[in-house]
Amino acid sequence: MSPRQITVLGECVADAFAEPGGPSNELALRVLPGGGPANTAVSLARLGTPARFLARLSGDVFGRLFRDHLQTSGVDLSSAVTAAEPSTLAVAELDAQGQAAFSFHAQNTADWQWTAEELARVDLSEAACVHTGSLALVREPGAAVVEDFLAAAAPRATISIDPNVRPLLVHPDVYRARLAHWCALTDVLRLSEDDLELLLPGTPPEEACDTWHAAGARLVVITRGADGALASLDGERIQVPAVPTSVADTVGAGDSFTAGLLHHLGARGLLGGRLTELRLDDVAEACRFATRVAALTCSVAGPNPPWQRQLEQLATPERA
Ligand SMILES: Nc1ncnc2c1ncn2[C@@H]1O[C@H](COP(=O)(O)OP(=O)(O)OP(=O)(O)O)[C@@H](O)[C@H]1O
Ligand SMILES: O=C(O)C[C@@H](O)[C@H](O)C(=O)CO
Repeated sequence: MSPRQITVLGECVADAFAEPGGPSNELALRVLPGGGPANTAVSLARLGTPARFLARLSGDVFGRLFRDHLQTSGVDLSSAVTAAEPSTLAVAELDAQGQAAFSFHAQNTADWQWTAEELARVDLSEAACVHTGSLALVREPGAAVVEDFLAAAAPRATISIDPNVRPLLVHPDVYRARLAHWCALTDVLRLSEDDLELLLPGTPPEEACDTWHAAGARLVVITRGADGALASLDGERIQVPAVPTSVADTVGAGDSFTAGLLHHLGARGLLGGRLTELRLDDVAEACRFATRVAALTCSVAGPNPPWQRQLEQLATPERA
């Protein structure tokens, strides 16, 4: 049987949400385990995909929170590294639509400082897909090492990237400078409309897809919040509507969308290489499934709220 495991590489972030404070001038913060790649790994495991997470986990209080959260969610942490540096903290401010703006406390933190020695130990023989994105791809000294790791994984595994542009932390020029190289490495590029605007300001989504196809990305999915998603497979396109839901917040929506997409493709045996067998119908079905997963994430507050009790509503390919 072909491998089903998805290896996710990237950061855990302590997402801090302000809560109404007490009688004096104080601000209470409620800290939840987040971070784009960690959210994707958790959603994959909940959906039933064997999910391994390559993380650099601090020994501090947040690092222990991440470890507990990932393990109880069923994520395989056997290849995670214990790091001496502290964890990244992101303070989230939510607007009236439940969209978060993050300010980061990420100086010299653990999650993005990969060394070649750490990644050289990773066995990829069971991985159908390697997914990464966010800070691990743009913050040096780790980013170049991560790109080498993806290049080494590419001959056997499907490569998936979510740039998750964070302009307050890393200037969009850094993402722009690396994007063509990522497209040459990647099979699946999933990003939000906000990311698109930061990367290629004023560019229509269809034109952006064609630019990224020309650079090498086979499947590009641009998620558009409440408007759903545009998927483009080598230039053949489909629009998928979002699933209407009562939104608590949209934090982690894109991360769980990616998990739904990859889970669905993996369950159909479509991951494991350059996606040459993939057809637009498969993509449409996988995106429809992904919008259902993302809607569950939006319907409860936090980066990856526990929605597994609603799993039966999703009718995953194995269960259908
Ligand atoms: N208001 C909403 N109602 C229903 N579904 C939504 C809503 N907002 C987001 N979604 C779902 O989540 C998916 C991803 O949303 P979005 O494009 O906002 O991602 P994102 O900004 O990358 O999220 P993240 O905060 O994880 O980075 C959408 O394609 C849609 O399916
Ligand atoms: O919106 C997200 O992707 C989820 C957060 O959990 C995460 O910490 C983040 O991406 C902050 O940049």
